[in-house]
Amino acid sequence: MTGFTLDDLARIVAQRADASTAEKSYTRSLVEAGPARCAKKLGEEGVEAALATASGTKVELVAEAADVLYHLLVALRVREVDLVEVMAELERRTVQSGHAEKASRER
Ligand SMILES: N=c1c2ncn([C@@H]3O[C@H](COP(=O)(O)OP(=O)(O)OP(=O)(O)O)[C@@H](O)[C@H]3O)c2ncn1[C@@H]1O[C@H](COP(=O)(O)O)[C@@H](O)[C@H]1O
Repeated sequence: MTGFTLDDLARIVAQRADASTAEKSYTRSLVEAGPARCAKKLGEEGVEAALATASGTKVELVAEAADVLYHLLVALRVREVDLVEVMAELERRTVQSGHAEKASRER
C-alpha cells in the first residue's frame, strides 16, 4: 500500500506550475499554454482511460487512470480550483446519501 495521495500530487503540480522558466517542467509548460491546452490533454487522457476500461489490460488502465488524475489536477490548477473544493463536493454528496457515517465507522 502506497502512502502517496492526490493531495501530495496536487502539491507537486502547484509547485511545478510555479517553477522558474529556467527549470524544465512539463506541468509548467501545460499551465503556460492555458486552459484550452490543459482541457485538450484531459479530454485525450479521459478517452484513453475509457478505452482501457472497455478493452485494455489492467496495467494499461492503471497507467491511463494515472494520466487522467495528473491532467485533472493540472486542469484544476490552471482554473485556480483547489482540490479541497472537489473533495468537499464529494463529501457533500456522500453525506447527502447517508454513507458518510458508515464509511467512518468502517475505517
Ligand atoms: N504525471 C506526470 C506526467 N505524466 C506524463 N507526463 C509527461 O507528459 C509528456 C507527454 O506525454 P504524452 O504521453 O501525453 O505524450 P504526447 O501526447 O506526445 O505529449 P503532448 O506534447 O501532447 O503533451 C511527457 O514528457 C511526460 O513526461 C508527466 N509529467 C509530469 N507528471 C507529474 O508531474 C510532476 C512534475 O513534473 P514536471 O512538471 O515535469 O517537473 C512529476 O513528478 C509527476 O508526478
